[in-house]
Amino acid sequence: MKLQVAMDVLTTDAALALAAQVAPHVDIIELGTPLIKAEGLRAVTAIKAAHPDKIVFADLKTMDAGELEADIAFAAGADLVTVLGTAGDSTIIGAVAAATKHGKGIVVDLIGVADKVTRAREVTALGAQFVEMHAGLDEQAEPGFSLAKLLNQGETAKVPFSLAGGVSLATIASVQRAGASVAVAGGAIYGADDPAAAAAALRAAII
Ligand SMILES: O=C([C@H](O)CO)[C@H](O)[C@H](O)COP(=O)(O)O
Repeated sequence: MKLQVAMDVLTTDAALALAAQVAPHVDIIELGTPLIKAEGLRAVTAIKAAHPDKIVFADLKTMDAGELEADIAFAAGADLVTVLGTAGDSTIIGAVAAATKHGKGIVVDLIGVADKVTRAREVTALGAQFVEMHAGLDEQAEPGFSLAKLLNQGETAKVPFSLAGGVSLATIASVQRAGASVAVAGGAIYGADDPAAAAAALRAAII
């Protein structure tokens, strides 16, 4: 299982500093949606230039103009780009076409999708490299949130998936047991007093 750091910081400088701390311990460096909205795709270019050996993940959460938005992100240096699972099939197909042109990949984020299992199988057939079983920050803050349902959906779908939703040292083993290809950790890393140590501990918990 790969480890992905989700950088939900708001400046390119903060992202470069965080990436420098945690890069030795992660496989994928994600530029979070707020970062890309705040700084633009130049942040993707800066991170890729600083870490050419890492998979750079641009969390665009594209909902329309799939081919256009994915194309400009790949041109900026992204290796993986997200499209929302709530988007139409044509948007996903267009993004996959851009990925094929660049030799890169599309990840379909299932945030907000009610039937994640069915949609995961549909978008995998459309060419998604993997799907993200995802509970966003707002969903995590809702009373009674639990990772259990998301883990079960990932296990049931039987397609390649990452899992994101407040993953921490307490839950990463269950993410691996569920069969995830990638564990995504944002707040557990960037919110830690020592992000490097937090990333190293998460890496060590992957067996
Ligand atoms: O995609 C994300 C969210 O929508 C805010 O951008 C997060 O990067 C993702 O949820 C991972 O972060 P944590 O949930 O803090 O681990």
